[in-house]
Amino acid sequence: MLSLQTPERVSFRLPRSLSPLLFLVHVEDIFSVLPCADEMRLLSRVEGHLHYFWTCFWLPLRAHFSWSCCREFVDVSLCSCTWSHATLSSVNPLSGYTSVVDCLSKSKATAMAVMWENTYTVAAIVAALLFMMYKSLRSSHKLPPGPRPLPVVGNLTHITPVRFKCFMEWAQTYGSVLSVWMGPTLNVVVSSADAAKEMLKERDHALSSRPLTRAAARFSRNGQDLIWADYGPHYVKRFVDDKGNIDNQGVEFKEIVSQGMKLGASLKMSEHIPYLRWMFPLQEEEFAKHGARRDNLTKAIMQEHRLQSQKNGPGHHFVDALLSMQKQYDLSETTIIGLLWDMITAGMDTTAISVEWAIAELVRNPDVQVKAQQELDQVVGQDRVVTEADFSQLPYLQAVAKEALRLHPPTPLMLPHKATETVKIGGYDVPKGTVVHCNVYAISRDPTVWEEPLRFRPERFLEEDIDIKGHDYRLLPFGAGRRVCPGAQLGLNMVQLMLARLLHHFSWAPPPGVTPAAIDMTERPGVVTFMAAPLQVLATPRLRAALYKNGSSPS
Ligand code: HEM
Repeated sequence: MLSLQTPERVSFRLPRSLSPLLFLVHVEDIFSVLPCADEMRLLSRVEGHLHYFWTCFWLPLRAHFSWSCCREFVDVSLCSCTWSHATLSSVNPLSGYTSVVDCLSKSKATAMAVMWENTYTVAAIVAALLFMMYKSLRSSHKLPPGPRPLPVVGNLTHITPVRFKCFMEWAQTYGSVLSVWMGPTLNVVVSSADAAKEMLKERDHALSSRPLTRAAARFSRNGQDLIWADYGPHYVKRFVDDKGNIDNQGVEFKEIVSQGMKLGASLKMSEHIPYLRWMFPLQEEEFAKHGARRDNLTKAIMQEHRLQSQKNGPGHHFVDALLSMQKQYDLSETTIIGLLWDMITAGMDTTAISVEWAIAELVRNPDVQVKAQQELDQVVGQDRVVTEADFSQLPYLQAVAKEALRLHPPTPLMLPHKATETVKIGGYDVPKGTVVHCNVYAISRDPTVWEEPLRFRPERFLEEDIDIKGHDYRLLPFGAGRRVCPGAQLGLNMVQLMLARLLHHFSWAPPPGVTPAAIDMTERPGVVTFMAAPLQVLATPRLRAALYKNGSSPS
C-alpha cells in the first residue's frame, strides 16, 4: 500500500496556461493507480485544489486553453514549476502523463480535441447546468439534511474511507435520513430502524432498482443477469482434493474471484460524476480478459457436469440443477454463467468474513466461547462432528452467529437501491433517481434500540426472539423487502456450521504476547467489510485425533 503520510515536494513541469480541467484529469489519473483507501484519502486532500478548480471555472483569467496546449502538457515541454502536494510524493507523475496520452489518443481523440478547444465554455455550461439542477431539486423538494456539498464533487471529498462509519457519524449530526451528494447524484442514507422499515417495507416497491456502475454493468451484462438462490453450493470443495490441496482449476477460480473484486469495486471519482466518464474509459482490455477467463473456466466446469450426468445420471450440484433447467426455462449459456457467478460473488466473502469476525469476538470474549463449547459438548458430545441437524438444539450457537452479524454485518450499507419514483422517507422527499442506502451497521449499533449496543452479548437473542432475515428492522444483515438476500438462509446455515465446527474442534486464543483486547477490530473500506488486519489466532484441538482427518464422518 502506498504511504501518503510524509509530505514531500515534487517537482515537475506544467504549461503556463494549465487548465483546471486538465488538473482534474491528472488527479483522476492518479486515482486510477491508487488502492481504494488511499484514493479516498487523496480525495479529501485534493479538496483544496478542487476549490481552486471551481474558482477557475468562474474566473476566465487564464489564457485560452487549446488542444496544442494540452499536447504541451503531455510533452512536459514548457515552463517549469514546483508544486507541493503531499499525496503526489507516492506516485510517479510521469505514469499519469502516459495514461493521459493513451486516453487522449484513442478513438475519442477528435471529439475530445473539440471539447478541449472549448474547455471553458463547456465547463462553464456543465457547471451552470449542474448548479441549476441542484438548486431546482432543493427548491422543489424537501430533501433530507446533510453536509454541505461542494461544486462538482458534492460530498465525495468529505467521505472518509470506511463509508458506513462516516455516514453513521453524519447521522448523529443531521439525523437518520441523510443526503449525501456523490458528484451530481443525490444519495440518501437511512440509519434508523424506523426509516429502514419505511425504505424496505412501505416504499419498497419504488426503491427496489439498483444503480449500475460501469463495472457492475459489465459483470452483469447490463443488469441482465438473473438471481439464483438455491441451497447447497459445494463450489469450494469442487476444487479441493482429499488432502485439502487446491487443484489448477481452484487456483484459476481464486484468481478470477480476486481480479473480479478489484475490477468491480471501483470508487473512482468519474463513476460518480457521469459527465466526466467519457474522459476515463473503462479498462476495456482488462474487462474483456477477465470475462473470457471467467467464461472459459465456467464452460469447462459445465461441460464436465454434462459429461458426468450423461454417464451416471444427473448429479446434485447446483451446476447440475441449473443445467437440468436449461431447456425448460430457455436459459442461455450466458445466463447460466451469470447465475453461477452471482451466487459466488454474493455468497462467498460474505459468509467467510462473518465467521472471521465471529471468531475475533469469541477470542475477545472467552466466556462466550466457553459457553458455546459447553453447549456443543452437551448436545453433540466429543465423539462426532457437529452437523446442521444439530442446530435446533444449539440455541446459544445460533445466538452467537446472530450477534456477530449484528455487530459486523458483512455488507454494512447493503447494496445500493435506486428510487424509480419520488417517495417520502422520514418526512423528507427522496426524488426519483436518488440512490438510497440503508446503513445496517449504524442501525444495529443504535443505542435507542439496542441495550449496550457495542457489547458482544449473544444472550440478548435468547432473551428476545429477534428475526434476522428481514422482518425486524433493527437487525438487517441480509436486507429486507423485494431485494432481500435470497441466500439468507443458506448464508446463515453456512456461518453457523463453520462456526460450530471451528468451536467444537478447537479452542481459540490470541497469539502469544497478545491480549484479547489488543485484537485489531478495525474494518477495511469496501462494499464487503473485511477485517483491516487479517485475524491471527491460536487454535488448540479439543477433540480426538480421528475427528480431524479430512473427510472424517460427521456421525
Ligand atoms: C452471511 C452471508 C450473507 C449476507 C450477510 C448477505 C447479505 C446480503 C445483502 C445485505 C444483500 C443486499 C440486500 C439489499 O440490497 O436489499 C444481499 C443480496 C444478495 N445476496 Fe446475499 N448475503 C449473504 C450470503 C449470500 C449467499 C450465500 C448467497 C447465494 C448463494 C447470496 C446471494 C445474494 C444475491 C443473489 C443477492 C442480490 C439480490 C438482489 O439483488 O435481488 N447471499 N445479500
